[in-house]
Amino acid sequence: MAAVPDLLTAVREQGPLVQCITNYVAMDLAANALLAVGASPAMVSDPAESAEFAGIAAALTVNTGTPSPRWVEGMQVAADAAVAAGRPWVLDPVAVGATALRNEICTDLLARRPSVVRGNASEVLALAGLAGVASSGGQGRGVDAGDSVDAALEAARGLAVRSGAVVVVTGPTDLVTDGERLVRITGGSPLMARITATGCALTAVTGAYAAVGGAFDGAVAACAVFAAAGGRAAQGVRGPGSLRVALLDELHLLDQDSFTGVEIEEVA
Ligand SMILES: Nc1ncnc2c1ncn2[C@@H]1O[C@H](COP(=O)(O)OP(=O)(O)OP(=O)(O)O)[C@@H](O)[C@H]1O
Ligand SMILES: Cc1ncsc1CCO
Ligand SMILES: [Mg+2]
Repeated sequence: MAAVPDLLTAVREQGPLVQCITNYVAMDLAANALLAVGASPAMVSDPAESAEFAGIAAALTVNTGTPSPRWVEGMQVAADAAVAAGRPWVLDPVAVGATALRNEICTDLLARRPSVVRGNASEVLALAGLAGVASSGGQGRGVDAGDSVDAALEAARGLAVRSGAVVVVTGPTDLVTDGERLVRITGGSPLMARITATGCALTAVTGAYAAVGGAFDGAVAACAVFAAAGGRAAQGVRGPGSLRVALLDELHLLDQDSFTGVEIEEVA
């Protein structure tokens, strides 16, 4: 496994261009998180240009948070173009399981072979169930998780095997699995869940790290970077408002020594 500090440096040196098709809520935080880690964001979603752009970008990230028909078409053609160009693409199936529309969109996108799927525990449980993996289906509350990360472990493994994607489950600890290997990343702060779109921003940053380090190592590094920055940012802030700002600062300031509070454990 590539060392996380090495990938931290590599992303800053290479500055990968990351195409984001994300929701209205997350656009700002996702773009700024990418800039803070040294990558370059571009929010390009319309189907008239999204496939063309996917051929230029180093990675694509697709987030179903606020779907509408034309955007979904933009996601589909961009995903196909990223696969055709051999570029990684990351799926964030926001609130899958909550409505029939989201289930339909996410089932379709999963069939377009994402390199990485990143969701909270409830989203991974729901998507695994839709993909035919034995799963409780999840207890999601809209976009927020209602299930523990460990409850989604076997579903994540099954989803990885079934889809061919690296699956990332985030929460108080994060899990990254390709169906065989399993890495657990512990760090961050509970306050991170009190800001909207931290998960969406992590998905965008996962695109940058996957472009530079590959799907598995890139996903581990992106989780570790958020765990380190989130934990450091939470020290001394008064609440979510200032954490949002401090998170961007800490993403920018991370260095080789910033990972001491983060546990990265290869479980299997
Ligand atoms: N209790 C916690 N302790 C430490 N870190 C946490 C905690 N909850 C969430 N995080 C971190 O916050 C980030 C977002 O994860 P989360 O699972 O909340 O995403 P999400 O539900 O998709 O969020 P959103 O939909 O609002 O973008 C990850 O880096 C995760 O590790
Ligand atoms: C709050 C919210 N609603 C739809 S997407 C989104 C951002 C977090 O997923
Ligand atoms: Mg989310």
